[in-house]
Amino acid sequence: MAKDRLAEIGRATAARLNRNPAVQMVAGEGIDLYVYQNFLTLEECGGLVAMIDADRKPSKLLSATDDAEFRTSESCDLDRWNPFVDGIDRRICALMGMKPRQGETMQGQRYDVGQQFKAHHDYFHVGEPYWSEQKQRGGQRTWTAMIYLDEPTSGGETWFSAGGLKVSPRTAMLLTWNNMDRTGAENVQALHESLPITEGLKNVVTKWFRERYWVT
Ligand SMILES: O=C(O)CCC(=O)C(=O)O
Ligand SMILES: [Fe+2]
Repeated sequence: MAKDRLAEIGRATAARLNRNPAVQMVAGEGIDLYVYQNFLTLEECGGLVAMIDADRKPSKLLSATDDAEFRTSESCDLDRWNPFVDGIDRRICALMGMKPRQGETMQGQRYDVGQQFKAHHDYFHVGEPYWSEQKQRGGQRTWTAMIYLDEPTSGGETWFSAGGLKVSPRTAMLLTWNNMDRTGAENVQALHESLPITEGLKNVVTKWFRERYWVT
C-alpha cells in the first residue's frame, strides 16, 4: 500500500538522519525536521547563486490561484547533468538515503525585497487535477531538502506556522523535513511559507523526493 511505503520512507530517512552526528533534530509540533550546518562550502553556495542569477524566471505554481502574490520569487531548474550540480545532488541523496532517481531536478529560488512564498504544503493534494499525472510520474512528494545559500539582512524566514518553527536563513545550512506524518499520510502540520524579505536577498536550492522514481 502506498501509505505503508510512505511510512517506511519516513522511518528509514529519520533513522538515518538521527544516526548522523552532523545532523540536529529540530523539535516541532507534529513534524520531523532536521538541520545540517555548513552542508556546502561558501564557494559552492556562491557557485549555485551565480547559476540561479543567470537562469531565474518568475516562479510557477502547480495549482491555479487567484492570488498573484502567492509565490513572487524567481526560480530555475539547475542542470542535473552539470558535474558541479550533480556532485551536490549526490551528497544530498546520500545524506537522506534516497536514490538519485527519486529526486526531482534541484530547483534554485531567489527572493528579492518584498518577495515571498505563501503558506503551502509540498505534498501533492490528491484531490487536485494535477494528481493523476503526478501519480504516474513518481507519486507523492515525501521529504523536502533545502539549502540556504545566503542570508537576507532581514525577513525571509521559513515559517512552519502549524509546527511552531521559524527558521532563519543561514548560509550553507541544509533544512529537511518529512511532508508525511508517521503513518504515511499527508502531514498538514508540514504547512510552511517563506516570509517576505524586508532587506537583502535570499537564494535557496530545493529538492523534493518522490515515493518512487521520478519521471520527468
Ligand atoms: O524558501 C523557503 O524558505 C521555502 C521554499 C519552499 O517552501 C519551497 O520551495 O517549497
Ligand atoms: Fe515548500
